[in-house]
Amino acid sequence: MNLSSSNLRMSGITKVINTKNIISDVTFEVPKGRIVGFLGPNGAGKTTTMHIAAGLSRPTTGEVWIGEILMNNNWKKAKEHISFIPDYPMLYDELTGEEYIRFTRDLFKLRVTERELAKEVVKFQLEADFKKRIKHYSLGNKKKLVLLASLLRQPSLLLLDEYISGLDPMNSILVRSILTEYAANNGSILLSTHQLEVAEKFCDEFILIQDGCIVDSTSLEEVLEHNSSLETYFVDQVQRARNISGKGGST
Ligand SMILES: Nc1ncnc2c1ncn2[C@@H]1O[C@H](COP(=O)(O)OP(=O)(O)OP(=O)(O)O)[C@@H](O)[C@H]1O
Repeated sequence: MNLSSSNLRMSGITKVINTKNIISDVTFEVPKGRIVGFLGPNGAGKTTTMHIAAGLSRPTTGEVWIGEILMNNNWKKAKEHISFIPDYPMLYDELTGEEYIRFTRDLFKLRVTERELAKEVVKFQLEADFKKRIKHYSLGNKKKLVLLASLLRQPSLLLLDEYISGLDPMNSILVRSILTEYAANNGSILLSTHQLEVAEKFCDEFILIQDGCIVDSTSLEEVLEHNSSLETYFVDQVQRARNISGKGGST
């Protein structure tokens, strides 16, 4: 049984590459049931942090907890609970959507019945294209297919790197309801994006990273209480952090 209230806890994470601190003392958690937006300017360290959370890269120092599992000591077991969708997911263009999903199911030895699979395909509104080759898919369908494959694994933590951009309004609403349902069943989502108007619709909480350091952690409610939009909050916070660090400049 998992007694932890968060499916991801990063504590004092630092990543040094070629003597440079890419991220420093990164500490935050993603509670169960939450969709947390991971925001920051280009080069702030979002992807680096997500790769460490996904177990794709080892931290130089610090701890990564996936629920009750310390990933540093138990990498393989921790990874069983994580699905990560990178900004450019690798799909096999020559396979049909159906073949790709079956391949994923077999690769991870998932116990998903034909009936359950058919239900998911309908839920993701992929039935019309399921037997077509992925190379003929729209961007929206590719995104839904990769999300379907990721959720079939029933992860406790879903990491989405720039996933929500490029969805049309109908697919955006559909994906939002799927992610909300996933979170409501004790899942945790960490979602990085530059699309702030979309993030406002998807996320309950936000973590802001700049120059490799966490500079703020807040809720959507709190943001909108003090700012006209998430974008205003973002610009203001980034500028403030730049002024403090003496980097100044405009956003
Ligand atoms: N393997 C590496 N070697 C050297 N520098 C790296 C490496 N990986 C990342 N960096 C640097 O670390 C910093 C953070 O990169 P990262 O990709 O994590 O930022 P990001 O917030 O995801 O950026 P973006 O929003 O532009 O995708 C950048 O300055 C990047 O150039």
